[in-house]
Amino acid sequence: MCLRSIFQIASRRFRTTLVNPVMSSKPNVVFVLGGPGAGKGTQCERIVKDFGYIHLSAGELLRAERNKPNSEVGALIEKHITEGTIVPVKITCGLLAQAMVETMAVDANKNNFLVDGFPRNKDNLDGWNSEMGDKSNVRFVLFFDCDEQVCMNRCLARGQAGSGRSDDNVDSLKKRIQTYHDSTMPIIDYYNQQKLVRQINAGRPVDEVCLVLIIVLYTYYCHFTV
Ligand SMILES: Nc1ncnc2c1ncn2[C@@H]1O[C@H](COP(=O)(O)OP(=O)(O)OP(=O)(O)O)[C@@H](O)[C@H]1O
Ligand SMILES: Nc1ccn([C@@H]2O[C@H](COP(=O)(O)O)[C@@H](O)[C@H]2O)c(=O)n1
Repeated sequence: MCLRSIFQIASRRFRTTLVNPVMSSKPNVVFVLGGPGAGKGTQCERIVKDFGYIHLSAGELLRAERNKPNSEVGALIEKHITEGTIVPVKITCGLLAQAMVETMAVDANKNNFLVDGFPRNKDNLDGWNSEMGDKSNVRFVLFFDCDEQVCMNRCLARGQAGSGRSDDNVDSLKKRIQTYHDSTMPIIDYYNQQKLVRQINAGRPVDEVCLVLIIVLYTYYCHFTV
């Protein structure tokens, strides 16, 4: 059976389990974490397509805010992006919350979110818990585990292919990887202690990572139907 067929069968079944047993007026959130270039965005887009999730990338939301000509926080965001440091949570959580509210205002059934690249440090985690803790259901955390050099090479290739990102260069990447080790790994450890982490070997080719991801998601949601 080809990968596409497995996708289709799993996604049909998955949509049912996702919509019914996890039904809630609050947004259901799956956090997606991993190093820069681990493939979070690539895999989220696939899941969106096949399983009807809404993908919110914290990095993308920050870049969009930075690009607004009149943004009061644009310069601050750009400084953090090039330095590989983390933007204050008030800004990031505000953008995420706004995106969720706007999505659910259009269609209340669109309440399953993949929140990619968040929470990235303790400030992110504390800010989310105080602002969104009661207003959302964090279901679990997808952890894309990928070798540092592989991550670095992927981001450099992305930059060379014309990503236009001001942080797809060696200097920024070294800082981003440092931030990942110092600030994001402790957050993954925190969720791991709560048995909320689903770890995926993200060093494999895109289709293979995707297949493992589907199995992980499917296994999780099957718990709600048995
Ligand atoms: N499994 C894979 N194998 C090879 N290349 C990949 C794989 N997954 C993603 N890529 C490529 O690596 C680059 C980074 O992928 P992607 O943007 O999905 O990573 P990310 O984790 O979202 O990165 P960031 O945190 O920097 O935004 C892209 O050019 C993408 O096409
Ligand atoms: N929670 C976050 C997420 C991202 N940033 C900043 O954006 C940069 C790019 O993020 P990607 O997820 O697209 O790689 C990141 O290096 C941070 O500077 C943030 O501050 N907080």
